[in-house]
Amino acid sequence: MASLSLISPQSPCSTLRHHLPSTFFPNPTIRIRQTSPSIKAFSAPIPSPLTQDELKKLAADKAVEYVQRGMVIGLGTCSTAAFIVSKLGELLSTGQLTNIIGVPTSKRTEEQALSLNIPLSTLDNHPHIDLAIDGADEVDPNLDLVKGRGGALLREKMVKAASDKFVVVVDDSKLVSGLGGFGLAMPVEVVQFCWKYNLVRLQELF
Ligand SMILES: O=C[C@H](O)[C@H](O)[C@H](O)COP(=O)(O)O
Repeated sequence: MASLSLISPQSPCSTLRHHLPSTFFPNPTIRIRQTSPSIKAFSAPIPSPLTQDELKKLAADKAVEYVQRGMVIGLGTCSTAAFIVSKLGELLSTGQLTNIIGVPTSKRTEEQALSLNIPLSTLDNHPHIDLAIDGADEVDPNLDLVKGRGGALLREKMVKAASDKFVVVVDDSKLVSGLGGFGLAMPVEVVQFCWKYNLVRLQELF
């Protein structure tokens, strides 16, 4: 069964933290919160205020520490995932990492990975993924997620489902006290097959 880990750098300038219970990422140092046998949350202290991109990069670099030689890696989509792919490219180019294969979840990620000479494959050719790393749009205190606002939901879910381990990388702008907390539309991806049937089922939810 896949496990999920969540990595989040703490920013002292967060505007969301006051919505969260004090037990949610309360750490002065890196700790692991074991919420279930398979779900962990990590939070890294930040010495000074950083930009959101700097926070994303910090968390992405930490997540990439999970990657080991010989692994098949699910590569997420969007801005945080771009930092992950960038770090993987850097480690490969300097020889600090060898013999990995990436399975991208979007054309964007595929193009970035190819530009960094990261060997790529697909689920057809590599149906078993050792580790998938991706960002998220919202994370609640139970580590439930909203994903897909970057438009790659279906592929991300397929890659995640094929992965032994799923590492979610978020900066603290993604933390919410309850899913939907940002008041934005919930991503739903509908395949063409019987889309009207699915449209009705979705309408019935409201
Ligand atoms: O479809 C996109 C993915 O679910 C992204 O992981 C999510 O939208 C977060 O994107 P970003 O890292 O740009 O905040």
